[in-house]
Amino acid sequence: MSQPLIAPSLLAADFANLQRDLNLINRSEADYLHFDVMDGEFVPNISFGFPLLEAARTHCQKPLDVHLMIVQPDRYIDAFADGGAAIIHVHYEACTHLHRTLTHIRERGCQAGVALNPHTPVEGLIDVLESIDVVLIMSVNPGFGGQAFIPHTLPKITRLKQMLVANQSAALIEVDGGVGVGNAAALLQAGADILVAGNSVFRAADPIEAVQQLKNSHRPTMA
Ligand SMILES: O=C(CO)[C@H](O)[C@H](O)COP(=O)(O)O
Repeated sequence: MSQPLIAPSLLAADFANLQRDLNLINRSEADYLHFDVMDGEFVPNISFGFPLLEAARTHCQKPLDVHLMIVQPDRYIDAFADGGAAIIHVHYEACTHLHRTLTHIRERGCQAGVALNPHTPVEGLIDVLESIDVVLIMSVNPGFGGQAFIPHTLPKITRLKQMLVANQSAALIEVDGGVGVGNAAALLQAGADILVAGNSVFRAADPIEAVQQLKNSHRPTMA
């Protein structure tokens, strides 16, 4: 089990103290800043968009991991690529022409991610594996931070890992929702590479230490 990549989710930050919270992430061992875009249609919530992306790009030194929880995401891929996204995730459930969408993301110089809702089987990705850089397994129903991890997503990660290995895919597995030190080791054991953590980082007494603990969660616990 290698050290995971950690992506604190901006959704859980204190927006009244945004620069402070982004500075904490800059000083931490985080690998990405996870940026959740919700449109009130694909998910029953509205989060934030381009003005905050500009603020994140200006004040955050970590690569931006953009998760589009929106219908017809093709309309905004160029804008998020121009806005500095390193990874752009679209939802499998929101894409009619997924191969075309993923190809477009790569053409724009970003890594192509596909997010799967908890009910969506990983097997649906089999024919687009070559176009995917990251699979984002939603371990809560998307739309809100602070929800409880849905247990059946753990064997789903194992199944995805087996499918990637069997097909010689180098795609990474990212897990999002209800992730913290309590389940990080199990997620990594199942095959996760990137852990998204909102409340468990930004609402921790020491967010920098919380990121460090997630980073170290691959190590066996000493008795
Ligand atoms: O995509 C999301 C919600 O749709 C968030 O990234 C996710 O919920 C992270 O928050 P937390 O770690 O607090 O569960």
